[in-house]
Amino acid sequence: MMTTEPLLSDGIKMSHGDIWRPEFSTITFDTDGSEVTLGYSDDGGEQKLVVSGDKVVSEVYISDVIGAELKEGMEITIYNYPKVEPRCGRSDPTSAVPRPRRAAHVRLMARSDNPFLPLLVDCIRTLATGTAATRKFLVVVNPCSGKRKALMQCDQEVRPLFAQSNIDFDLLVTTHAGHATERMKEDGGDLSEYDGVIAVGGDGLLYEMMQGVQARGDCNDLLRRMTFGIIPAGSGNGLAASIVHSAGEVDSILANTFVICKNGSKPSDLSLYETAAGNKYLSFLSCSWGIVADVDLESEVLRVLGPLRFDVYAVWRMLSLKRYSGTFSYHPAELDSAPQPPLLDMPVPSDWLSISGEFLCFWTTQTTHAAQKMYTSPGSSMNDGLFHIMILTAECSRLQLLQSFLAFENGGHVKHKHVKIIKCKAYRLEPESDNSHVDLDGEEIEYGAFQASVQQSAMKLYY
Ligand SMILES: Nc1ncnc2c1ncn2[C@@H]1O[C@H](COP(=O)(O)OP(=O)(O)OP(=O)(O)O)[C@@H](O)[C@H]1O
Repeated sequence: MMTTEPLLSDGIKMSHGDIWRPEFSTITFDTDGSEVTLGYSDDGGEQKLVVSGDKVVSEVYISDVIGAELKEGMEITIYNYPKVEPRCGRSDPTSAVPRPRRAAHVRLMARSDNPFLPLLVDCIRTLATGTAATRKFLVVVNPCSGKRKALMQCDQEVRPLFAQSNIDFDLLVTTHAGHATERMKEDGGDLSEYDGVIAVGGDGLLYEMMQGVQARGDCNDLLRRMTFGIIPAGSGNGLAASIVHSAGEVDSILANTFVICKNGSKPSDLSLYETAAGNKYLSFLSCSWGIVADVDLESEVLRVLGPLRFDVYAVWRMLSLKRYSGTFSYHPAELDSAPQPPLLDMPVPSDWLSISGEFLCFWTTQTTHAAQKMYTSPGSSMNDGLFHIMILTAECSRLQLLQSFLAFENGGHVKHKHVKIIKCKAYRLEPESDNSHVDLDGEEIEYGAFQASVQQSAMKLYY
């Protein structure tokens, strides 16, 4: 029977289980002076490597491994990042609380030279990441993100894991705002050699990259071919938080880097924004107008505080509360009609719904988290094809507003009766007062009417 599965160099099938060769059990290793062998098991559906001697010495779960390496022809290192067990008692396997990972690499010294050693390393790499080949990335770092530590974090926390996972990369350190957009445009340099493009910074950096992609003639082809990743070195880090939430990991640079190393690529939604000024933008995260936009953009002056800048400024804006008037119209998620909005100067279709009046907060997200510790859309997933829009109208009191803000961290605000959550595939916002900002993925765009439509599963993300 013909197989379409990719093959390793000497004809070993890459499908899990079939890849492990009986010859590997003839290799004997040394750990702490005793003789052990390395076996493979997928009993119970959980793939693991079993280091065994007279008795079972240890087990390494493939789901925790990002790569393997052969040094000096004899020493194999398995790069293993298991989740930390709780301090007291055994872990509860039914617990939904994610646990952080830590390095617990396994080193095995072969007792004698063996021709199967390089093949064994390729096999572990393939089991762990789906490929034994070197992957090539473009890594874009914004040295001004967050507390300005992105470059150091990339060097100290990302680079070692990429090396362990057989990932080679070209580094672009941005020198100015807009640099990442320039690089992603067609005339910004070739991208064909890369398997993935990784942003090390905040959401604003990936947003800049997406605007470069949007400007390309081959935008859709590139989005279909390329997988994007993000390492949280910014202030908000909403996409990175949504990715680790979906993957059951704990917010950290290690977790996002681990997810990228594992090479799981999944479809994720984008949205296309059009403004009255005639500009188009690609967005992957959120759009806000009203108090949230003001807090995000005006707190820029407090950047030195890191993520704390949002809390400090939110308290100030609640004390000096503003109301924002405008009209919000949307294509409800349950409608069968096409969610494509008409031209911005045309009225919205008659089956769209509208809310006009004074608002405090208008905040739409396409991901679960708008920022770390801001679980704004608990009902959302990365590719549900929906905007999840949170509205607080001017009838909401200061206290109710404060209660909602305090509940963002655990998503409790969705149960507050003064918070309206609307799901839709397309919407239009027409601000009437000119006392706010329009904030798209954490970046300011021109103020005025705009509309948006979801582009379901339009990009691929590592998670
Ligand atoms: N070298 C640079 N110098 C100055 N600004 C830059 C440079 N590179 C990128 N930028 C700008 O920095 C801004 C913020 O970037 P980024 O999103 O990475 O960090 P952040 O704002 O701290 O995080 P978040 O967006 O998650 O809140 C973006 O608007 C981008 O245009």
